[in-house]
Amino acid sequence: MAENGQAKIIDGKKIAESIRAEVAEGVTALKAQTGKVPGLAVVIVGERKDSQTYVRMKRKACAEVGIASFDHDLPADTSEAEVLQVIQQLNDNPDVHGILVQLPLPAQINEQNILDAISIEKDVDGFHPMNIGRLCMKGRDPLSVPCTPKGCVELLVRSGITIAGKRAVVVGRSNIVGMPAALLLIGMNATVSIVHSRTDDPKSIVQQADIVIAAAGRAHLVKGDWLKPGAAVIDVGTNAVDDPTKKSGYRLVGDVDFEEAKKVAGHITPVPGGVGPMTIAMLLQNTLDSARRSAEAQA
Ligand SMILES: Nc1nc2c(c(=O)[nH]1)N[C@@H](CN(C=O)c1ccc(C(=O)N[C@@H](CCC(=O)O)C(=O)O)cc1)CN2
Repeated sequence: MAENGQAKIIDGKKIAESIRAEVAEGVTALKAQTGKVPGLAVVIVGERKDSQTYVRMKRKACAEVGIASFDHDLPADTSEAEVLQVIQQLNDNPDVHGILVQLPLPAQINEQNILDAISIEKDVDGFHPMNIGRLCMKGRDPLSVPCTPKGCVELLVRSGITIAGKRAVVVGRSNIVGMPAALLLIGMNATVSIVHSRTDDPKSIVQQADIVIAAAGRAHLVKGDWLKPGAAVIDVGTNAVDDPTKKSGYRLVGDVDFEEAKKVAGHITPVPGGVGPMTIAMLLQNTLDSARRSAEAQA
């Protein structure tokens, strides 16, 4: 626990801003060397409000750092074959270095078929089975690492928190956060456990953790008494709960009970303003890295 009995707040917004500034410098340098700018295609199917917000944020972030955006906004009743056709065009377009299909997709579209169709070189979300497979293997680096887990680790590293040799517990086992976060931490020499909806007594396992990544998608699941004093707590949850005092009628809360946890933890991320902004910063970084690889291959 911090000396004053309050955890140090990890400011994800500020850390993400400095990463975005680094990416902007990288884009300028690449343009000066090759005359090319990185290009990111963002594909969205349907009108889900939250997805539209995230896509808008991604496109704005691209514009701010000089990444060219290729927009594909498809109606909710688009067929799987039509989405696959768009992906094929983007795979073949040399100005596109990253392809992102916003998840979740409407029910008529098989998510796995779509993610498998994205060229591994352009898979800046890091969701292609080949990239995930490489993440599992010693000495086989993925071309891109999934943005949210990569952002969680970056928050730990940039906050001076040691990972090697520490006990980490990941709460949740989703393909896009929990599972890759656990793989990343193992690759950085942490001792990792995953707890999930079928785990018997998750509290007693989380209590052993020096590092907790909470990614279960359940508001305030992790209470203060689940935590080891001094633990570093990274909260991935963005759960909307009713709040009549807000104009929107809701507010976002994490998977961790922040008010309780901050009295026990050593470091903690807020929601909003923690992991969320890092997801987008990592996407920009992955896109720049992909464009650099493409320029090297052509040199
Ligand atoms: N293809 C993908 N789909 C989805 C991903 C992903 O990484 N790739 N992740 C999530 C959603 N997501 C990005 O797409 C995302 C979520 C949250 C934020 C964010 O900055 N949140 C802010 C709050 C924003 C608000 O007020 O609504 C915060 O936490 O501070 C960015 C991106 C699912 N789909």
